[in-house]
Amino acid sequence: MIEIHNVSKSYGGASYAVRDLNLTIPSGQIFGFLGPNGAGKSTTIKMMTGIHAPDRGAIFINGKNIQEEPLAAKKTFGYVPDSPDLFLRLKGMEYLNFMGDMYEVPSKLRLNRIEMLAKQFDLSDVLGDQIQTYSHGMRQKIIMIGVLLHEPDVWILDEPLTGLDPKSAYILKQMMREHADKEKTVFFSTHVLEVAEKLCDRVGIINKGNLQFCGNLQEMRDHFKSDASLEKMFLEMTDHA
Ligand SMILES: Nc1ncnc2c1ncn2[C@@H]1O[C@H](COP(=O)(O)OP(=O)(O)OP(=O)(O)O)[C@@H](O)[C@H]1O
Repeated sequence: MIEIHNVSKSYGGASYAVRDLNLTIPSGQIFGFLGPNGAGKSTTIKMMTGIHAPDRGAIFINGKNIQEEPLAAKKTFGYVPDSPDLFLRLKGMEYLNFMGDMYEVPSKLRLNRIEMLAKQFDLSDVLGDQIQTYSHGMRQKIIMIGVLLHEPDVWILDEPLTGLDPKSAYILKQMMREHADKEKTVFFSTHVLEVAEKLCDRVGIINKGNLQFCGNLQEMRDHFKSDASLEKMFLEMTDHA
């Protein structure tokens, strides 16, 4: 479960990157966070993961305040950033072992999970290569495997599907569904509205730092008194804000 209470953040300028944000994402749901470029999605995610401190407000991940109990909170979630260009000099396997050590995943369990996930994501043959030789999509997948090694309850994924080939995207979407069906939480940002429409239990739409809507597709249609696609309603909401 993720709870965001009255959170605001500015980067020092006159305007807010995120303003008075309130969101609750219960366990058992896939939540899609949508908004145009510069809307405040990554800023929100960086505050959820403890990378940035909010100016005001508080964020709880599975009941742990990310500012006051950062270690306890961090043990419960896995975070995939929007840029996968990390640990480039490490070999894939070295990176996965590093993540396994960090999260204290016992070695036998770790090896089983690495083998299974690398097979699912078609990375088994390149685990001995340096990450700097990987393509963008391969880098995303190795980070995803590293995050999943400790089986976190809450997944926080910043644009996880961008750059993945169709098979990997399909597998990741299936994994997200299975995770939520086990009463766990998936929060992800995306620009791909068709994915959000098909995959999410609820969506939040943010624009210029302000949450414009939060609910399921039917609630959005009721709100707009329309049978339009998510794309049409999204454009209407973000163009006229
Ligand atoms: N490090 C930073 N320093 C100053 N301003 C920033 C910084 N990071 C983001 N911003 C500003 O905060 C606002 C929100 O940016 P953010 O990256 O959260 O948007 P986003 O919704 O993730 O956008 P995109 O879809 O383009 O990734 C933008 O106006 C952006 O210019």
